Amino acid sequence: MSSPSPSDYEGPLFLGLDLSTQQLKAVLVAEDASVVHESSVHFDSDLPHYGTTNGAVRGPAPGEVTSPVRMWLEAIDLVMTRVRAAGVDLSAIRAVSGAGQQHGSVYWSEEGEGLLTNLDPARPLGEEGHLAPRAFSLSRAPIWQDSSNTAECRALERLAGDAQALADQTGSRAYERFTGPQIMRIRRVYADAYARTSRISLVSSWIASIFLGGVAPIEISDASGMNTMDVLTCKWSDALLEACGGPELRSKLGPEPVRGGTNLGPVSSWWVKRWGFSPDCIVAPFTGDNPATIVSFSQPGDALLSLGTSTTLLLSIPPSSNAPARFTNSHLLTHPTDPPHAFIAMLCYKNGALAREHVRDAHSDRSWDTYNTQVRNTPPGCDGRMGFYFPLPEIIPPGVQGDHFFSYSTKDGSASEHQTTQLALEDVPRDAHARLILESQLLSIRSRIDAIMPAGGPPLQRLIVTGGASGNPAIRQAAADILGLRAYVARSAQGAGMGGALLARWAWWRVEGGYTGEHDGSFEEMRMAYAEEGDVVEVAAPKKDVTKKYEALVAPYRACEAAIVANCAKLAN
Ligand SMILES: Nc1ncnc2c1ncn2[C@@H]1O[C@H](COP(=O)(O)OP(=O)(O)O)[C@@H](O)[C@H]1O
Ligand SMILES: O=C(CO)[C@@H](O)[C@H](O)COP(=O)(O)O
Repeated sequence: MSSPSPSDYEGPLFLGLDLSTQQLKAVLVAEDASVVHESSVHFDSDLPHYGTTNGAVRGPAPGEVTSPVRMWLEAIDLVMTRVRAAGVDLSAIRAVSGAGQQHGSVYWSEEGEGLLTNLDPARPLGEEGHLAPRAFSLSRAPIWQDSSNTAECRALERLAGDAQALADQTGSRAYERFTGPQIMRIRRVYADAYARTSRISLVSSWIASIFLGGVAPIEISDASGMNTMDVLTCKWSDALLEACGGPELRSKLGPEPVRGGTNLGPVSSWWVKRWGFSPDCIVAPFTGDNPATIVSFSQPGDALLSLGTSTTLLLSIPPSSNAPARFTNSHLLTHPTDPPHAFIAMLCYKNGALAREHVRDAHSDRSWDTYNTQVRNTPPGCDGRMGFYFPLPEIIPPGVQGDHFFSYSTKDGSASEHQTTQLALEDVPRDAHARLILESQLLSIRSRIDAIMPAGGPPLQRLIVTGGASGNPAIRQAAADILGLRAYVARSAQGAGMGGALLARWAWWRVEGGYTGEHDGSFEEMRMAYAEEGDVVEVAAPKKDVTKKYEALVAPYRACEAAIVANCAKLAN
């Protein structure tokens, strides 16, 4: 039986958008959360005239990584064209929400808000002169891969006391990609543009603004990726705002961060006139892509492994009377649907998909099929070798770069007695790299996961895998074996877009139900009202003996990682 066409659906629809690193994705769900349609726009291949590589532009300054704002505008035009061409009735959309890659920032010029309020229905968003370039004081938005501001990070930590004090207050020590230290550098390096900036949006609140026809407030969970919000009170810190952007930053960021599920107002008349949206369609706050992924399918006892451009490990921390510990190599984010008492613990790696592609292209004939065969034909543990691949400066451990190889031995499989020796590339068989990179990436998570587990919370039971690489069976099996958990995937690999659609439905459900108080009509109540259970299928089970073998590799892994950190530090000095 063929699946129904989107035009066959009757009843309310909810639109979730995910503006991530390499693509803009749209997910439409019906009231029962079934997926009606998915479309996407891939920046490099669909919009090649912007000259991006993997959605971004590197340089000109060392460490700078940006994306053209006009490319994102054109992507919105194109994704909507695709959604409509698929037969979706846009007038049936009752609410819009979504997600953006975290930390990236967009700088609105003084003219920007006026232009946004008066969009011309005869013109697409991305047309030259409609919004861009005049609406923006910087034509390219710094994104999460930018690492040009290490000096600013250290300065912010000094101001807070030290790295731990900043982590205690904001949930994270200062990271290059976090928006506060990014703004701090923009203010220093592009002082004129900063002075001409009237408002600053996160990628998430920027896309909400495009729907709203006015600059949207920043959502609290995404705000916890900025180093400027108190993660317990969910309020901006005046001292941190001032340190990052001077006394004017508070007004540039707008009001205090808002909670998800809030009705921000109807879509602007541009959406009604150009695309036939209902004038009653509401806009709800957009969040970060990782928090949105948590919204779409996490329950206590789940570890969520997002294999997008970045690799992120997410744990939902249920409300508890004690605030969870904050560490200086992981993040604590405010929970998008259950703040301020629930949280997300997160590990984030920059060298995720792009590093695996680097290995595939160098050693696997540029083919995922070859790569998967090599993974299957190489034994767990790679015959006593470890391989690390950091084409970009890494987040965990900070700043390491390049490819590094080691041999290791464990005495009787014991974790405490091991030896590691550095190897050259020539010492590593070509077919081993495909498994080597999976083992080092996943052992890094394995070696850190216990530290970020919530005290007294349920033990981990399931590994939910999402993002572009989650369809790869060899990667899913390696994740299940190394983390020792059964792996599951959801009905949509677009976890963040799906989470966005559910956030849209939540805001609409609250309006329909007459919930006006901040704490009335919770996300959980909505789920119960729809009698919904997470819809995931098991795709890999860990093999006990293999998991045991990997447990014994955590100690040699740590020794190799420490050697890389020391070598890279030596090279930097
Ligand atoms: N079959 C596959 N095996 C492994 N990785 C894959 C496969 N298909 C896609 N990917 C990876 O998925 C990545 C994109 O994931 P996606 O979640 O769409 O990224 P983002 O949300 O960051 O834009 C690509 O860079 C690619 O490496
Ligand atoms: O920086 C982070 C999280 O802190 C990244 O996870 C970005 O949010 C980008 O996400 P993807 O495009 O890889 O999904």
